[in-house]
Order: sequence, then structure tokens, then C-alpha cells
Amino acid sequence: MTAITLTRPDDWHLHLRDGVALASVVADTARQMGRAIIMPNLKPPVTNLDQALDYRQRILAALPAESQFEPLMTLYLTDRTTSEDIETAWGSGKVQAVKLYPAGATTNSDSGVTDLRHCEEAVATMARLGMPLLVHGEVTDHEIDIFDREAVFIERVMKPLLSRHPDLKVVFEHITTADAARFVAESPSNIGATITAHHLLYNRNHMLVGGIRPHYYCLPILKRERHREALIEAATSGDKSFFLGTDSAPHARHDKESDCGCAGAYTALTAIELYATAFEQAGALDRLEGFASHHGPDFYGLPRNSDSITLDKVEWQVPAELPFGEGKTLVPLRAGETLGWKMRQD
Ligand SMILES: NC(=O)N[C@@H](CC(=O)O)C(=O)O
Ligand SMILES: [Zn+2]
Ligand SMILES: [Zn+2]
Repeated sequence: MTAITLTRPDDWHLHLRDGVALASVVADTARQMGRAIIMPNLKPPVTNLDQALDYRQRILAALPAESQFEPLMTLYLTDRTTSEDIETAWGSGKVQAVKLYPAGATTNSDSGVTDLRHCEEAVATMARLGMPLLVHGEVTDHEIDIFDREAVFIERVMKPLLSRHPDLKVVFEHITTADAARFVAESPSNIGATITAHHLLYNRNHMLVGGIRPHYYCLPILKRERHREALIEAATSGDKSFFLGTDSAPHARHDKESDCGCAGAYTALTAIELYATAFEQAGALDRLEGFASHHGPDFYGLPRNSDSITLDKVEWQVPAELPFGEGKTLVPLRAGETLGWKMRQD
């Protein structure tokens, strides 16, 4: 096969940041994706409709002229989010979901939820409206090993949440374990999951063998090979519960290459090519379109994109670094390495 054409994909989990960082990265996503679910973990976080609408305007203003890209906004759930906040946001038609960050779990999650039981009313309202809860599924208990935090989250938080709210739409974001893949596959259709390209392509050896590679450090952390294999199986299974979410999370080079480096991988530049590489390695390129372009809108109850993109099977080199505003640079995943697929430019 020398080229593949698919319905234009969407990114159901994306960090665009703000200001000059936003201006540096947004075109990379807008070139490939029709829409993206925009994560609200700014400083301060996006916690109400007004903030979400303002942020949406800043994203639209940063887009290249003629871009049709549509940002789908989210609210950041806090212990103080009210039912009214939820209803107002949902009623606008511009806010598609609410994001749960357990307090302290990841980048900019200090205002996150300390105990989901503080959010019972807001969550019940979401269940009633059919508004999805997007979950960073890791416990933050210091006694739990970082490699076990997702699996423990399923038992301690996810299962009790779903037994209290069986109809709640939930997206288990950026799943990284066989445990999460099995949990989602066995759950009813109101439970979905996003899977990143980097978790499909890499295991923890890639990050830690032969030297520590900070650009592979993201949360949830890369796991052992058997988990990567389970993610590949889930993504290529045709199960509509699994869909594309890059979790592209830009941090300046100096913040990653540091004695306390930030978590997050920048994949937006080559997102669809990275997924194509993973699906091709698994002999499942025919399943890419469902995962990348159909399952996500179907889960969210939105129309699929009506245009398409084409990927050519050609080798090209990923740039070593990208501008990131004010003299800063950004290192994309696979910087300086070769990719075997390239999205055709219109
Ligand atoms: N994935 C990451 O490692 N980092 C994300 C936050 C997140 O999605 O957990 C970020 O905002 O940098
Ligand atoms: Zn996360
Ligand atoms: Zn994320």
C-alpha cells in the first residue's frame, strides 16, 4: 500500500496551552484534525462557561486563516463545581465535557478534586444531561507505586463512581494498562477510552534503558510491554469504545530536560502518522479509520467529519525542535527520527 485515505480524524484529548505557546502549536493540530477536545488545565484552570468561551475565542484567534478546525471545550471539575455551572456550560452548546483531575495527579492539577464525593451533585447533573466526564484515571496516594496508580484507580474510584451513576458517560482518558483496556471493553457502551500514539508505540524500556529520556516521560507513565500489547489489541479490535486522543502536551525543552522534568509528550505535529505507524506494525491499518475518525464522534453523539485526509507511505525526518515562543523551543516526539507515513498537504 502506498497511500491511505480516511475520514478526517478528531483528537479527543488535547492540550493547547495559552498565549505564545498556544500560538506555536495550534496549527499542527488544525492541519490534521477536524475537532479536538481541549483540556482545561491552564493556570488558573478553566472552571466555568465564561472562561471556556474566552479560551475558545483565543484558540480561534490563533488559528491560521481559513482553518475549519473546531475546538470542543471542557470544564475543569473542582470540589466547588455546582450543578448550575454544569447546566449553564452544557446549555451553551460549546462545552462538550467536564474533566476530572484527581488533585495533584498531573501537570496543573492542584485545583483538582480531592474527593469525588464532593462532586456528587455536579456528577448527577452530568449523568442526567448526558454530558461526558473525562477522567485522568490515576490515584494520587503516596503509598501507591506510580506504575500501579491506574489499576488501583479502577477499583478505588472508577467502579464506585459507576455504581453510584451507572448511566454517566465516562471517558477513561489516555489508558496505559491491560487492566484499563479490559475494564473498558467489558463495560457498557457509556464507558469509552482514549489511547495515545505514544502508549501504542512505546513501553517503559524506551524511556529508561541506555539513559533516561525525558521526552518519553508523560503521565500516566509508560508501562511494561505486555500493557502496550493490550493497548494495541484494544485500539485495533474494532471495539467502538476506543478512540484517538493524543494527549499531546507541549512543555518547553528546558522544562523537560531538567532535574525535575515536566510530564507530557508533544505529538500533535505527527499525530496521525504516529498512529498509522502503530496500526501498520500491528497489521491493522484497515482499523485506523474507525479508531481515528468514527468511534469518537459516535461516542460524543456528534457527526463524523465529512472531508478526508490522505497519508502517503514516504520516509521523512521529524524536525529536531520547533519554536515555542519567546526564545523557547519544543521537542516533538521522535525528533530527528524517520517516520514512514506523511499526511499529504492540500
Ligand atoms: N499527560 C501528561 O503527561 N501531561 C499533561 C497532563 C495530563 O494529561 O495528565 C499536561 O498537561 O502536560
Ligand atoms: Zn491526564
Ligand atoms: Zn492530557
